[in-house]
Amino acid sequence: MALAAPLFRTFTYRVPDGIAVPIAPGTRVLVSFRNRPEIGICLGATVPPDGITLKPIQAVVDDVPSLPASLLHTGKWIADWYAAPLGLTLRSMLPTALTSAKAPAPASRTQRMVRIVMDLPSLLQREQTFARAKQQRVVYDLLEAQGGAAPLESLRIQANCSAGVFTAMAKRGLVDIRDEVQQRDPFADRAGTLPPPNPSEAQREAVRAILAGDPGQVFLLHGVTGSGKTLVYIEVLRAVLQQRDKTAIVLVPEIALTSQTVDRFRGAFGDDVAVLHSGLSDGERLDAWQSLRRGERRIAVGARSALFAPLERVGVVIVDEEHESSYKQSETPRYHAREAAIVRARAEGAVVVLGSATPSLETWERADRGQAIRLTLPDRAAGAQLPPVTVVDMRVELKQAVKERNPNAPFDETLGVFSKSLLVALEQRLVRGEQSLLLLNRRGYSSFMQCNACGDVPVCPHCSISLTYHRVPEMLVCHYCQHQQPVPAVCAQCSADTMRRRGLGTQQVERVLSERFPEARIARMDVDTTSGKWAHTQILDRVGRGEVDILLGTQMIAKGLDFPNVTLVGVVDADTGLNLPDFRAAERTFQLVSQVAGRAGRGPKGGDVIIQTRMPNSHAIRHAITHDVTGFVREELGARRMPAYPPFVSIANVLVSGLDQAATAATAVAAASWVQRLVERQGLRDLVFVGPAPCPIDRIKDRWRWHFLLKSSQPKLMTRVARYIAERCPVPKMHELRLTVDRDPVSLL
Ligand SMILES: Nc1ncnc2c1ncn2[C@@H]1O[C@H](COP(=O)(O)OP(=O)(O)OP(=O)(O)O)[C@@H](O)[C@H]1O
Ligand SMILES: [Zn+2]
Ligand SMILES: [Zn+2]
Repeated sequence: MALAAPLFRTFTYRVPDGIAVPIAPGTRVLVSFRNRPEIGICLGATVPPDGITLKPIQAVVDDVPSLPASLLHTGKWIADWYAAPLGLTLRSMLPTALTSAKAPAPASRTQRMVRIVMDLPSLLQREQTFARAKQQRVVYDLLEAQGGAAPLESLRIQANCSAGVFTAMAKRGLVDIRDEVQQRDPFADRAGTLPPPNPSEAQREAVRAILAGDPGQVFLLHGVTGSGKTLVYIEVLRAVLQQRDKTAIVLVPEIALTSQTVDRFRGAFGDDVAVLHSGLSDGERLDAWQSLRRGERRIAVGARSALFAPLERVGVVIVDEEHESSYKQSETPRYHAREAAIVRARAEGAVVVLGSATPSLETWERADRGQAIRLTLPDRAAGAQLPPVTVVDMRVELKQAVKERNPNAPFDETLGVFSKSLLVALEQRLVRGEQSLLLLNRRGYSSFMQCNACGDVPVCPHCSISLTYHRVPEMLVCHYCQHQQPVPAVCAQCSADTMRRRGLGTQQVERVLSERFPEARIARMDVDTTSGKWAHTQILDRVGRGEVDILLGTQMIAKGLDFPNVTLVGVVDADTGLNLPDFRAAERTFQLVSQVAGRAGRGPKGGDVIIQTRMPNSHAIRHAITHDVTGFVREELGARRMPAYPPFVSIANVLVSGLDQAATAATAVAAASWVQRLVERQGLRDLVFVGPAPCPIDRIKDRWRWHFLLKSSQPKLMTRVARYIAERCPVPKMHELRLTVDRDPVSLL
């Protein structure tokens, strides 16, 4: 059986008399582990080793397995592929309330519900029925006004009557009284949006193809922004549920940011949808889980972990915005929900739909190799056009601004935040009562250097990666090969003394904006303004109601928003992500810029996009301007061959962290040579080794971080080696030193 301990092994227990055998795999059992009660997951029967007295199982907790076969299969795959302990993996697939032996699971709240079971349509019938029962009449009318069903307690208070009135009504067969599980889903209060329009021919064709897919078939639904992918999902779901009587899973990057999409599913399928979001309490999560398990709801919509919805007979798994990096879990088990979705779908015999306007290179490659069928929606829905994109070269813009500024004033960091054309465009929108989105994806980590005159960014001479600015000691450092160089006083390219640390944030932009447009209603959406549970949704709802003129935000505002009155999208600085020391920097930038640009002009008024950049010639920007995914992918795939990066090789990032800087470095170096020896001893030629080096973000939460990379073109070999390292690589028990293996990392920072 698997226990939720961070151990790469399973445990054998005896089934005592009185407990029926065999216990189905996936069933929860109560055992004593290290003298404490623990919940274990039964994996199956095994031959007990000789001469060892086995401890007995104390109780079987489930009637039916909490983890049905397909989920158990998925869990085993995750543990194997991502080198994670099986027990931890299986535990993470279940609601917390089901895996804790200590705290009793929160009893799902039940409440006494009263329901009308006898209709009294005519006034005359009512007069007769309630002639000598005035209070019953009051209750009946109240009930009817509330849709025919209401909680007993609230009715009693409203009618100001005794509980006996209800009993009498039930005896007469007027109402039915029973305890019902109270759903605590806060999403239930949100209205679904209107039934969607009729699908276009292109949408119908995609639906047909998906429904004709063999079990386990993967589809890439590549539809440009605003092409109506949601309607394709809805039509597929309708067929899967209604014609085939099956169930479905829909993954979205983040519920809070995709409330519009979720509202559409609820609009189409109502209470068949269980929305699994991070705002749920343990009890609410359990309710949702149980309603899926009992088959009361047949569609699970949620982020990553909705993949583990306890549904049976799954007919389709949809992964919306499949390129999103939030699908990768950042702690053990570090699975990618897209990949795990494919594994589960195969086990279920379901088809998989990976939808995006900007597919990941992995998925694109998968289609190129014939492992996924590519479906394309080339045009926007309802005759809308992709918006024209204008690029403003901020180097030129800045030169102009410098020329015009007062030479005696101190250097103004906000100088050149907005180009003239962006200001004019914003002004126009305010005058016309239209809305604007402004993207500035400035996150809080170490800056890079850039020449303000020519746009040059110092890059490592040994890697195609920008150098990171370090303050103490003041140096430019490459985080891949440890190359270091002094901070240049003048630009290596053009010799101007205009080297600057870049670091403009959303708050600063908000200030500049409000000084410039004092009458505008500005909303800012970034990590700082969205700490509350529903903060994202509240901001987006305000935009939807037209209460916001300019929405300024980080990448949060780029995800799937569909507001027809947004006629301008401005990217304040497209370069923020381009110079990160990460091989995915260009891909991320392309996706982000294309996605945010795609928020403009979705309604009949059309729209414009203005992109400010100092690197107008980078392929990420060039292809985003022309909405050219194919062109971008072709160029980017070329860059991933030498040196080899995914999707051409499988990589694993081995991270060593600890509280002491020197010990962390020493452990990383020792771990690396341990792996190196393993590679040599076993003659593993198809395993390339890079590092060790400090991580680009070399300290997080007091922990120092070092890493090295493994690359291989053989996934199976990578699985074996990754697991061996995670399980066996020695790490001294001091300074909280820790080693983790991150297979298929989405970030190397
Ligand atoms: N067949 C149709 N007829 C009319 N309007 C449609 C049709 N299909 C979709 N729409 C509308 O087009 C808009 C865009 O659809 P949707 O939000 O699903 O696009 P999307 O493909 O998910 O785009 P993105 O990738 O940018 O999020 C929505 O307002 C939707 O209601
Ligand atoms: Zn320069
Ligand atoms: Zn380097």
